[in-house]
Amino acid sequence: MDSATSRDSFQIIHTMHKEALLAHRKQSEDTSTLLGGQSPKKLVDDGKYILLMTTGTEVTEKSEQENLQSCQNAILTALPENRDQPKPVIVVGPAGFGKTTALEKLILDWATGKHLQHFSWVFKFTFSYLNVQKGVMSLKELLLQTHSHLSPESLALVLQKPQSLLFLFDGLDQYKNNLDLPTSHTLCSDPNQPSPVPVLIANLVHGTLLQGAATLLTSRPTTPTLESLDGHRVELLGFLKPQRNDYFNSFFSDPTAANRAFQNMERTLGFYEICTSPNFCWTTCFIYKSLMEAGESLPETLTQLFVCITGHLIRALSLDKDHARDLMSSLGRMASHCCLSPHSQCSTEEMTSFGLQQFLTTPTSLKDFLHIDGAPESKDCSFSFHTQMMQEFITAVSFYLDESEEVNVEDLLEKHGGCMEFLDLYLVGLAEPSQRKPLESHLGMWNPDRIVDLNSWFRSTTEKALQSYQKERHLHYLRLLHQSQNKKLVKDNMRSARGINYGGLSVQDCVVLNYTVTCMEEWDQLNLYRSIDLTEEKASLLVPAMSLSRVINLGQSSFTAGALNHLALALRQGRTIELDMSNNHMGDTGFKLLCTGLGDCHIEILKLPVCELTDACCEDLVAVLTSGRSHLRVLNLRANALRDPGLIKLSQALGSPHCKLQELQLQMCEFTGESMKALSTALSSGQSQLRILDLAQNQITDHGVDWLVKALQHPCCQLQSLILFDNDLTAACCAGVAAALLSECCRLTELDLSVNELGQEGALQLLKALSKPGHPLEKLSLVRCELNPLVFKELGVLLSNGTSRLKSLSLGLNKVGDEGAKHLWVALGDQRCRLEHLDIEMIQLTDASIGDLSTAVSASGSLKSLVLKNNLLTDRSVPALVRVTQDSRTMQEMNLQYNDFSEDVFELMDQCAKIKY
Ligand SMILES: Nc1ncnc2c1ncn2[C@@H]1O[C@H](COP(=O)(O)OP(=O)(O)OP(=O)(O)O)[C@@H](O)[C@H]1O
Repeated sequence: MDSATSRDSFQIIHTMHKEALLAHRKQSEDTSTLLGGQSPKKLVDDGKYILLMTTGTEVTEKSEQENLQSCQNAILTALPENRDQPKPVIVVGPAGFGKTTALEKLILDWATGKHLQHFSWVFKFTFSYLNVQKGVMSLKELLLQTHSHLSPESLALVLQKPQSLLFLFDGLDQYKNNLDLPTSHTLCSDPNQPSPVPVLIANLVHGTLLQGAATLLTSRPTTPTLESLDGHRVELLGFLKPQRNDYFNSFFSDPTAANRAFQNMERTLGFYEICTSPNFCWTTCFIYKSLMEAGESLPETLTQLFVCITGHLIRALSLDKDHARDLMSSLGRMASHCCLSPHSQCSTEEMTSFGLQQFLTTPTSLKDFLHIDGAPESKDCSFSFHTQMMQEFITAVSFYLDESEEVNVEDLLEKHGGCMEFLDLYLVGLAEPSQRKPLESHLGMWNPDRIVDLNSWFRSTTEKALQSYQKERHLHYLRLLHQSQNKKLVKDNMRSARGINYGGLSVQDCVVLNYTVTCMEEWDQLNLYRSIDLTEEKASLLVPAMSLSRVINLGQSSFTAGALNHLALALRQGRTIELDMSNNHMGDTGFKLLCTGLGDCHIEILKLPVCELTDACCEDLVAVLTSGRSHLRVLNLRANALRDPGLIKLSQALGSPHCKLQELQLQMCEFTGESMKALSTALSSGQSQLRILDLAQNQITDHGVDWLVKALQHPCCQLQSLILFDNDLTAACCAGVAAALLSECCRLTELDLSVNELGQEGALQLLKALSKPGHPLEKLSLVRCELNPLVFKELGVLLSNGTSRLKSLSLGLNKVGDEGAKHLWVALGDQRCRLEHLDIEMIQLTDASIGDLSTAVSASGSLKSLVLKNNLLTDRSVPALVRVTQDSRTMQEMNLQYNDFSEDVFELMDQCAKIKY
């Protein structure tokens, strides 16, 4: 043959091959079953193929969604035209994930000229077909056997160009032989060389036979051979939500029905991983369609869905109740066996032992329940369940049908717990009369003793689980309660449940938690702390639960904008009075979204520390506070860079008659003295209800304090607590503060000037003012204010002058030593001293003070807590400290942490529960 003739005849055979593949598809029978799925060939030919998703090949910074690609693209990329040394491409996915269907689509696209045209020849085999090819033959013979349209001559031509060949092998998980690398004994490089079929396949896959030919295999991920097979893996993710939507739209011809079905599935089942299985989507759509056509309602739980599926299958068999019950019980025995055996399969003999022989004579009746591989009457035939879910469901049903007394629910779960994920879920669901009723009409009544057994087991285990701190266990029982769909049961159990942190829930658990809370009708604290991935979907599912909660904790969380919109909606329509949003990256844009809910809700306490807010958020905040509808009393904005412009804006709100703020936490907001004028004006306006103001760790300076003291002396200022910790203050501000303290109008009961360089001069001015009779100050903090013994002396005088109301005094980190402290001991021993809390951490106190200290503590009629942390006390002081603390009538806690104690005295200190060390 000259080369032109050879090219022509090659082309003719090539076209013939494509046509034969297409024709063969048309002739194949429709093998669709409810649980086994739709016939892949038919589905692809009908144009119903939905793109399957796989993970992208390149790992980038992009979100997971953006990093996905379709299975088709992944395969095309893995089979390029120029391949050096082709490795097998392995498409991996769990049962029903669309592997066979993807191959059918690939063949159709190739045969119709859409893709992979660099391959002139595509040959497909199933591993189950290869299993039964016994004896010895050459690859050429094997191909002739399966492709009858090819003649030996034309095939010889085809095999001359291995680069143009693509071999597809479906279902490695079913292969009974190995695919090990060929050894010198099993090497086969000639397509005409007769060898055992497993040897041919191994050589083909490893590239020793027809070097350069491409191979593509499909396999479930659980196949052991997969581990050792070196190839390019394409992992199927199945149908994510968008593909499910497409699938429902293609399944239902009526878009309204498609939408109704899709919404129902997403709401009631979409959170189960099984929904990513195209096969499960097919089954669900099929059942939904038949329910819709019969005018029945759609399932609300997984149990209800499987009740409908099983009911549908039993009805199709037209069995009477007794036979149907028999079938279910026998299938139950088979299910248990399959679950416990390593192969999940049964032989004909085993089927007989389960009592299924009567149903084997008409195998079509079992086809919908089981996957039957071979002729049922033959010894080689194997039977398995189409899906693991059905296998578990039938185990649960048969438990309730069983009349024997041998097994209880605990035994059943213990036996199958390791291999059945949903068994307890189905058992709980099926114990509910409303859920099991449709099946009872086909199978007869459930064994009542089994229901009593289940209920008592469920009651006791739920109580324990909900009382425990084990989050996963707690959530699992919420899932079971959700499956029961029994509101009373939920209420009875949740009343005594321990409040745990529900942060970081999956979508499924959001549904479940929401169900639980809505059953309770009101909820005290919804603790979602550390919800690091609160998506729009999750937040939307939680809206009803959030609305019913008095307190919501979303501290240390991160949300999408959509999630914040849902939170705002929940606040608007709900009863929440406290919201904690501490430590998240909400920023001004996020806060703006939140404000759409804050303006019109019941929130009284709002915690927003460390939320990356700036002065830009203050306009929104002011609008909320002055809206006339805000109930906000407490606002925490600590550690947000609001800066002076922010506080100036915020002050507008404080001066508004509508603003009800009583407590404002503004630590670390980067304020200087520049904003204090506006704040002072607001505080003196007569409108401000602010009682507590914390400005710690800003740079207000003496200049800023001058403005604040003006407000403190104003009759309209309501401030009772002022915290100016670490604000670059010096003695220069103390005259003003003293004047304020002396003013008749000053209402301060708490003043914190710690970590400012007041020194002796400043402190003495303050103490002078405080010695005014009847002064209301009860709590004073002068930690690390450069105080000296003289100041302590004056403090001692103040405490025992009979007019001071000081109850709490913090003087730590002033290096006054025993000399300074002795004035406090004298004062404490005086009956006129009302001090309840004294903190003298790190003042260089030594054992020399212990005598005076003990006398003072014994004599004091008021001291409740004494903090002596970080001093220089040694073991020598311990016996006296323990004795005096034990004997004191008033003392509740003596803090001795970080002194110079040895382990020798730990036991002694342990004798007194009031001592902390
Ligand atoms: N891309 C798809 N578009 C629409 N439906 C699909 C798709 N893929 C799979 N299906 C549905 O899922 C069913 C199961 O698919 P398929 O048989 O291809 O799965 P598989 O991964 O080969 O399963 P197994 O491991 O059990 O062999 C099909 O019968 C069909 O109903």
